[in-house]
Amino acid sequence: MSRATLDTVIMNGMVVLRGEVRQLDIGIRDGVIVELADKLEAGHARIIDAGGQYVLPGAVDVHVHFNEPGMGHWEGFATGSAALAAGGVTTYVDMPLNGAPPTVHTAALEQKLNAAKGQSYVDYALWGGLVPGNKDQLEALAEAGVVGFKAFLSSPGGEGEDIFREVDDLTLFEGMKRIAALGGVLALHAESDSLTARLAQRAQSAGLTSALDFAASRPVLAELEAVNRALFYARHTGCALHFVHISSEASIELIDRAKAAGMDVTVETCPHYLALTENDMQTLGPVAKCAPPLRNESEQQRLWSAVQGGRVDVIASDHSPCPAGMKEPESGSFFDAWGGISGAQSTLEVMLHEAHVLKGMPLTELMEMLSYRPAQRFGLEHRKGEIRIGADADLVVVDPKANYTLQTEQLYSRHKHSPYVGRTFSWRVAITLCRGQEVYHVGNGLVGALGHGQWVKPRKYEAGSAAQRAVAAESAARQ
Ligand SMILES: NC(=O)NC(NC(N)=O)C(=O)[O-]
Ligand SMILES: [Zn+2]
Ligand SMILES: [Zn+2]
Repeated sequence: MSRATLDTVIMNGMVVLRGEVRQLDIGIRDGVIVELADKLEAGHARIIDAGGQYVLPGAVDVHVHFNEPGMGHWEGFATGSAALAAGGVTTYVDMPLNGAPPTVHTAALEQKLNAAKGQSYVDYALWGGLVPGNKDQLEALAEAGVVGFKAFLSSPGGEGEDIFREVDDLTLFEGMKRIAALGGVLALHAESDSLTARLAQRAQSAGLTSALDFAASRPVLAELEAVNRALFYARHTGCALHFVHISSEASIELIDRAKAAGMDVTVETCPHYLALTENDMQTLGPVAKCAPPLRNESEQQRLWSAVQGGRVDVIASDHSPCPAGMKEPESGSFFDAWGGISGAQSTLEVMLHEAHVLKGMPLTELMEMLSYRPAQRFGLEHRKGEIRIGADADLVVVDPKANYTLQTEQLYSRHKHSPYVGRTFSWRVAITLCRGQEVYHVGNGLVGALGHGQWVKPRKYEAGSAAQRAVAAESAARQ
């Protein structure tokens, strides 16, 4: 191959591949990684010198709520994707709720796509929803290219007429049967509604409305019960499951047993369960409110042991912001504040600091959870999640000696609140490239074009693509 045809070369960086970290040059052409070598001739290509820095695969954040269409005053594709670009995320998957209409049928998916078009700095994929009454929509949503379906076992909250509802057991069971038949994945917010709703009611009527009262109303037991019930229906339907934002090691223990029994299950946790505790929820206030809630230190240590033991598949932000006023309810009750943490910009930097710098976790293991496994679980690994020849040139250059303290003014999200403001991180995103284009540079801010980001679909639904032809050829060959 003629090296003159490269359009960008990233030189001298320590490159995080799957299973090893090596100093390599990365050659990019037309947005794709075409060469990996000890030394490349750049010719006329643009050179990015990553000497003294690390080059990671762009993070794949499979859990964000960007609220458009309909609720763009909470968060939008432009501001949300800007935050992700600044945080080294090059692909995200937008949740089907907290927008109006929620993504529970193809007409809503069209609206979602129209809202996203031309408004994202980095690439994106979309979730569909499973709610009572929409099981006949699942097949069309899958064929349209959603990566999977999301359901809530407890009340999701939210406002407006188009509110996304939690599933009853029959919807869960029948929805799982459909999704299993489609070869899809069901993502679950796993907390028992009857436990959490009753405990919340009891606390509030006794006037117990502090951060710790809220945490006590959503105990680990409620998560365990919901995980257990979902696994029960999965056993009876063969449906693949992905448990989002799991907050306890005990839940992971149940999931481990299901995996050992051969079930197709994955588990996600979030940086906030690893970097913050319920004490932070008390001191920082509703900016650190989420459900399931932040846990105490001993729960957090057990969760860390699961992460370090390779028992967690995916780390995602669960970026779920709201207008500032909704974090400061007039009642003064912690229960009345919006539940959702705005952390999209910090996932990679929090994890590099906490897991790699402080706990010595190898970068290769960390990037499995932040890039490869999320891409692979949701059918995007033909293009995303890994630095290899033939993959999209989604890359993050990270400075390991930055030692910077996050300031409110550095946030790109629509509403400038984050529980990580004031924290010092040793590693910092220096440059983010999405398909070979620089979209963020630490010195110059957002340098990419709004609208550079494209919709990506799971490989099997990429119509007319070479990938789809390859899949067709493979299955023809098997017959
Ligand atoms: N309606 C929400 O966005 N909820 C989110 N809120 C959290 N996690 O506090 C979520 O993912 O459950
Ligand atoms: Zn949730
Ligand atoms: Zn969420």
